[in-house]
Amino acid sequence: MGGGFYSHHRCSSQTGTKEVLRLAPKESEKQKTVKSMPTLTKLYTMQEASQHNTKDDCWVVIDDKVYDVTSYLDEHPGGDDVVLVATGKDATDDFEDAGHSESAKELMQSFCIGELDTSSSPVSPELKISTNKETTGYSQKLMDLTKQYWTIPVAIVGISVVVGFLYMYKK
Ligand code: HEM
Repeated sequence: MGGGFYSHHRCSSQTGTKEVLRLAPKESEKQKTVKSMPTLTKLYTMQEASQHNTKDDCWVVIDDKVYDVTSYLDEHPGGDDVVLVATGKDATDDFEDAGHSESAKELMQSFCIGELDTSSSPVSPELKISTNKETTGYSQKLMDLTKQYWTIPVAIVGISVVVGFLYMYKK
């Protein structure tokens, strides 16, 4: 086997934008990728995909893949308007909620032009979650505790001072 895994994509490749070789595919993809040859996949940012939001030029992003459905809009059984409002965002939920059939999903693959470029995001989601937990969670708790119990150390110091004075006077 040797070397890394390359992901295989059914998307057609065109010239133009960023083309990359993807290493380390998702767990679910490994099975099929072992025997396949490396292929080039174009990456598009959401910003770029969202420019294509008209009847004459319509891209949708579903499951981190980018589909140019311009030629299919007129034939789409759900109409063109639902697809148009699904542009410029992750339309995975909209697509799933419509309850598309297996054949619809197969047909969809013929419109795939590339994948979503998620690398430009400054912090990965996992990192964001753990950062939130560590800093906001703990420091917030500490702040609350400090606010709530600041009287205890102050009282201890005060009592010690009083006891100290009394002790000195008795002498
Ligand atoms: C990306 C390519 C897409 C393809 C190839 C596609 C294909 C299809 C097909 C073949 C159907 C008929 C029912 C079925 O076989 O499941 C359908 C229905 C439908 N589609 Fe899509 N679709 C796409 C994207 C979308 C998107 C992005 C939306 C956004 C919400 C959407 C919304 C719907 C709705 C609401 C229906 C139901 C229509 C009805 O039952 O009257 N589709 N689509």
